[in-house]
Amino acid sequence: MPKQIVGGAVVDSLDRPTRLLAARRTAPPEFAGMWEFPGGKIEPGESPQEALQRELLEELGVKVHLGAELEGPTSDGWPLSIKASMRVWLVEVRQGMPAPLEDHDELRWVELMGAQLLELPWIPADRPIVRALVARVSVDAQD
Ligand SMILES: Nc1nc2c([nH]c(=O)n2[C@H]2C[C@H](O)[C@@H](COP(=O)(O)OP(=O)(O)OP(=O)(O)O)O2)c(=O)[nH]1
Repeated sequence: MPKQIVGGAVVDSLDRPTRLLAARRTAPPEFAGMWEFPGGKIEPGESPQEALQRELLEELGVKVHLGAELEGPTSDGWPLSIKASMRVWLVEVRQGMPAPLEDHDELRWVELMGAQLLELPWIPADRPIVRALVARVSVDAQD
């Protein structure tokens, strides 16, 4: 069974997203300094959504509302490696101010429609996810 990861595309507003909260990892060495979607592994007995809420509370200290899933190419979401896939949800902060409490040394709100977002050194497997997010947000903005 591939490992199932969940990640949060934390945006400033689910209704009108303009900025994404990118998080810079501190470990393991091959990913340290790279930007990602905060999140992590599902623990036994948890639904993916419960796991994501727990991870965002542990890592960022915030309670969140989950919006729509940013669907990937498979039912497991987005491939990260031969062993792992990540499901990603759009998320809005409901309570608290995001802080890099665990696993990250910097958080940054980045414009979804600007060049800076894809200039960040994302974990390579995340780049298609970031592009899909930007595409989705720009389509939604035309509604
Ligand atoms: N959280 C997260 N992990 C990602 C992303 N992209 C990506 O390749 N990964 C990889 C890195 C890790 O190998 C794995 C996630 O593991 P993790 O270390 O975040 O999970 P966790 O918080 O439950 O960690 P642990 O302490 O239990 O080991 O997925 C991403 O955008 N967010």
